[in-house]
Amino acid sequence: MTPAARSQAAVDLLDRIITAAREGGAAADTLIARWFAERRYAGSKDRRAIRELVYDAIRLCGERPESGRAAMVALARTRPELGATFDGSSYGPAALEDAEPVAAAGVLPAWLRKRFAQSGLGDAEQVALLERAPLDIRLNRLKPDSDSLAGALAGAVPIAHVPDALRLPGDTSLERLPAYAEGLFEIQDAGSQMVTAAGGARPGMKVVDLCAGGGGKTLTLAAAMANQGSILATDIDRARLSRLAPRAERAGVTIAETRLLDPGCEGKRLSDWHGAADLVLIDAPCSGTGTWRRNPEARWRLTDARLKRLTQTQAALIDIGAALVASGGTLVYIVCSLLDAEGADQVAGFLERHRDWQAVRPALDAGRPRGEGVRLTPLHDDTDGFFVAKLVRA
Ligand SMILES: C[S@@+](CC[C@H](N)C(=O)[O-])C[C@H]1O[C@@H](n2cnc3c(N)ncnc32)[C@H](O)[C@@H]1O
Repeated sequence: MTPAARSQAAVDLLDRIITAAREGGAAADTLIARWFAERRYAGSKDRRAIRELVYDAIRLCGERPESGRAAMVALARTRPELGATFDGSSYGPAALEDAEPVAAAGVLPAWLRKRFAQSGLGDAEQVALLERAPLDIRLNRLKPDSDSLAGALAGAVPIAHVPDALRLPGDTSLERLPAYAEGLFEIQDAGSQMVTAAGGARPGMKVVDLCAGGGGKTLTLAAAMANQGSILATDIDRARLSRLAPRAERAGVTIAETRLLDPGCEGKRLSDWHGAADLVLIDAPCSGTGTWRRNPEARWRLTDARLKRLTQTQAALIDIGAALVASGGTLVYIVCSLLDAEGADQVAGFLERHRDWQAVRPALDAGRPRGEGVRLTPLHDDTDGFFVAKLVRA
């Protein structure tokens, strides 16, 4: 493809990504993969170049742009060589015009700036949310051969304070490796590994992973428990939860059982677990502000109303989870968001509602105290952003 055709491809893709962000459609990565699947003529160099253009444009624009062209014009204004590809050639974008719409450059949508500042996140923290994320894996200790991976994966380096983590060059292709099929490792951010470890899961425990999704944290818990004890992994999303069983099989996890919940009736469906769990982990649905490095277009999706709905769900989920905890047991609350409304304020609200509970600050070798919990940020910890709090019945 010519450079001009690549620019036009980026414009088309950005149009789809903007529409999906406005209408709650698929994530940018999914849309890009679909687009290329329909265009086999695009070679690997074209794909890489187009993908980079698309993500550079997404990172540049804090507000959702009005069109893909407006986003690419903004990018072209910062790069003369890109501007030159707007040449009106066949398959290329029309020539630039002085008066045409240009998306505004910025980090955050305007409505979120105050909330970030109130959550103690200054300019440097915000900018770091848009940098490229590293590629981390978790060695699966349930498989003895996982030890050999540190030497076998080119460029793999250990990550301080995260015993099972390795960091790899970003372009490493992992899912086709035999070691992946054999379950020797999982792709998992080091921060996600740390906040899961904060729960202190041990062999023999009875654990509930209340918002298990596809089971990323369920598998981490099972490894920490040396496959001894039991884990009930629940979620309201059938498609996500259905991914857990094959992943568990690949990872050699035998102690996890899944249960699909109905929104609004979670407590009823879990009545047999009331007061029975040694540990309840709630990896709550959230705005995902801590993972914007991986999907920067997510900041075009978030709205005040959506954030409000999420905080209501989070508050309900902590109460549902607390009812499952046995006397002397622990509740761990996690969000991959940096906003206090979803982290520190949720825990403060819970402690207001439940005077017989106490927060115990998780002992992490990273992060900084925030409210009653600990917060990891991309700038400070070089991980995805997380808030984690540990709650025990007093
Ligand atoms: C952050 S994701 C979980 C990711 C997962 N723990 C992992 O490590 O891969 C949040 C999950 O909460 C689920 N969820 C949303 N509302 C829920 C509810 N009321 N009860 C249980 N799960 C819920 C979502 O479907 C989503 O899978």
